[in-house]
Amino acid sequence: ERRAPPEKIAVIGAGIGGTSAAYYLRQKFGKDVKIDVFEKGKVGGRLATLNVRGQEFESGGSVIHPLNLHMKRFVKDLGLSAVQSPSGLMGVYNGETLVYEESSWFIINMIKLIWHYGFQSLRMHMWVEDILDKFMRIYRYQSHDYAFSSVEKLLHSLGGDDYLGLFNRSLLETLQKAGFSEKFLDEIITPVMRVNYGQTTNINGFVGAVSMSCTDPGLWAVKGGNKLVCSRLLQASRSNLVSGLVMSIEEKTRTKQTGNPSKVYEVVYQTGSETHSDFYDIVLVATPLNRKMSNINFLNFDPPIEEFHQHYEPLVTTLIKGELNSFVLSSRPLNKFHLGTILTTDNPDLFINSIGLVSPVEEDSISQPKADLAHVWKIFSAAPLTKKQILKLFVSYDYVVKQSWLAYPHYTPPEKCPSIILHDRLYYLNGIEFAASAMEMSAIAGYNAALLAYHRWNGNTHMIDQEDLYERLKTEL
Ligand SMILES: Cc1cc2nc3c(=O)[nH]c(=O)nc-3n(C[C@H](O)[C@H](O)[C@H](O)COP(=O)(O)OP(=O)(O)OC[C@H]3O[C@@H](n4cnc5c(N)ncnc54)[C@H](O)[C@@H]3O)c2cc1C
Ligand SMILES: CC(C)=CCC/C(C)=C/CC/C(C)=C/CSC[C@H](N)C(=O)O
Repeated sequence: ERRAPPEKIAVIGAGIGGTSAAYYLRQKFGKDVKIDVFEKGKVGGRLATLNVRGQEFESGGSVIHPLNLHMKRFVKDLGLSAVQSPSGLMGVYNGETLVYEESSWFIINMIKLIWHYGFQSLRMHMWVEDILDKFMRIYRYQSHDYAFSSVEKLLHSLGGDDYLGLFNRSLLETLQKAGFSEKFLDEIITPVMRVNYGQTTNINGFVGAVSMSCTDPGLWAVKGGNKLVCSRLLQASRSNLVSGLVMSIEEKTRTKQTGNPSKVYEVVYQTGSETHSDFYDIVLVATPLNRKMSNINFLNFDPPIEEFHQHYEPLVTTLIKGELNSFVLSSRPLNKFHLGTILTTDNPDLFINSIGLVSPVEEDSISQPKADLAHVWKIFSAAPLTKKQILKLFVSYDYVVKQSWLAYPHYTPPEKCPSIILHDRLYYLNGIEFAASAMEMSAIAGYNAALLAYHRWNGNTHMIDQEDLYERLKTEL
């Protein structure tokens, strides 16, 4: 006999993790359960846009990989559309000169890469492809409703000890062992880690591979802004959005209408100056549990729910509409400067991680800067840019806007991912960011948490943490 569904579920956070969890919770638990999604800021969280002279530009999560199947499915099912992300030519600046510059001719690029780095670029591509290939197994597991109780078990299910080993070792160690040269690591790999995660090759190998996959062709974004996926998921899940700040969660015993006492969680939250509380059978926390980001108190749990001290990397996105000073980066005037993205090496004198041309969220991509036009450039930096720094990079500018983030975990392998199960019916999604932080990773965590909550509610232990799933599902065909 199937257990009656829960009456009420709370999801804390309306980013892509929380809204995808709400969507899948509705699919699993059915139409009668009441789902409240709490959000202290804007729906979308780290998917957000900034306005530059009347046009919106992505300021947080911006690019999506062509093999990110949950994001792809959301866009299709929620009536949204995709646009190609800018694919301009890329250069690498070391603080003095451009140490690498792409050409618009494929064959020239190949020759340049081989001349500078031998066949390392091709080997790197194959290494990433192999990791992505195994990563795709998660979609098969999830489509068969399997869930995992820890991020480590999820990673292990994708490719065994070697795969989990990627997460436990630094990218540097993994690539050095594989024979990649210092020059290639400094001039190509580190700049890619800096633009994507604001860090060096000291990050774990798995997030390193995810980051390298951003050099694949076919990256895309959601027309109108990636955050639209979150608002549409919320709508489709028929959840109730509560605009408020969750302050604490405590387990309580309550007598329900049936007369039986049952364990529920009391969620205390603030809307404006008022404090409210409500009771839930299941709670999903879909925000980093980090004092600076969410500050949720877990009251009177026995054993106590551990404090989360993981450090998130401060990062500033600055959008500047202006004319780039190409002479800072090269010896060429702007009309002869054809790069759309400039990455940087790990030089402490540099005050930016990257600078790249961007398109408004409503438009298809531009790939080349035009000398006669002021374009919008996106800069990532560890600290806010000063006026002096902006004037060094731009001959002139007419608009600047910035957004500061605690962007992604500071990766220090080997490390342990926080638990997904915090308590009996209390789940945590954002531990997955310690493997890699990306929209698709949060969507996978959202689906996994919904499946885990469903199976644990119904006692379906055979659907959780199953070994050899890949082999078993292969023979099931
Ligand atoms: C600058 C930047 C660039 C990025 N670029 C990319 C990219 O190109 N591609 C990609 O795939 N990923 C990218 N990412 C990563 C990606 O944006 C994140 O991994 C993803 O958006 C995280 O989603 P989430 O729902 O897990 O968390 P969040 O989006 O952080 O959502 C958590 C939500 O919870 C809310 N909240 C927190 N505490 C409380 C509380 N106590 N009560 C109520 N609500 C609360 C927050 O306001 C927030 O809205 C980027 C991130 C940044 C910052
Ligand atoms: C999860 C898998 C397999 C792939 C995801 C690849 C991906 C899109 C990772 C995102 C990495 C990230 C945090 C990028 C931030 S910067 C993005 C972009 N260069 C920009 O300029 O905004």
